[in-house]
Amino acid sequence: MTRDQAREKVIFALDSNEFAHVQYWAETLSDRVGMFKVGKQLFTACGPATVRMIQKFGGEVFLDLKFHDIPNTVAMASLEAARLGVKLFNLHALGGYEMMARTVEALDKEFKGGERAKVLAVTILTSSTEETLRQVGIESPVEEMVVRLATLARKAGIDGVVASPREIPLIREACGPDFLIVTPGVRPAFAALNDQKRVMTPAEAVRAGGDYLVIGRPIGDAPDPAGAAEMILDEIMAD
Ligand SMILES: O=C(O)c1cc(=O)[nH]c(=O)n1[C@@H]1O[C@H](COP(=O)(O)O)[C@@H](O)[C@H]1O
Repeated sequence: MTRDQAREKVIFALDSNEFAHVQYWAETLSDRVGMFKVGKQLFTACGPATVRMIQKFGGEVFLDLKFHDIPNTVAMASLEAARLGVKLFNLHALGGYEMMARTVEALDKEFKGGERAKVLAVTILTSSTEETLRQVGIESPVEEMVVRLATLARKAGIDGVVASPREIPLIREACGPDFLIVTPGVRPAFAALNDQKRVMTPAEAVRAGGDYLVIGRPIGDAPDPAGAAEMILDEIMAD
């Protein structure tokens, strides 16, 4: 794999509440990662201006707001996400079939089959375990739930899923080669686990067939973020 192919796969999570900090990251990392993820913390603190700032640098954006609400509210919020010109955005598959199908229908109506943001469904969060699911009344094993939710999302016309890298083979088998798989819960050998539970290294996640890897703290908390991103690219390329 070339450096460019490895770089395209890495999405850096801009998990901060400071516009200036994020601008520094975008400048420093723009030729070391393929996309920037704007999540709930940053979007709540600084709003759509962050998306525009990244786009000004020529960067692509994954808007990670994990919508989960009644179908109409999610469909309307999704239209606004897509109108920002982001490359990816997401919702929770646990919101159900109708919520997902109504969203895809609204996007198709607006973009009339032309290029539009891809919608991802979050399956089971990478910080969750069987115990987390039991606490909210879900008795099925994590892997069974992930495959069930990915299959439901695909049926609703969703473009792909966010899932732990450990579940990639099961999702590929159930949903086919064209379904996007985006995997957080990625931890290079040099980094701490933090609150992530179902993890793999970047090279393992790519080898397993992940389309994109979401990586935050292993780069952002490193004393030298650019160096950490380079180490991750080297690790992916060496595999
Ligand atoms: O949708 C996501 O991006 C996401 C889904 C998931 O299941 N787990 C997960 O960690 N994420 C996000 O991925 C990023 C992971 O960051 P780090 O744990 O710092 O690498 C965070 O911004 C999370 O919000």
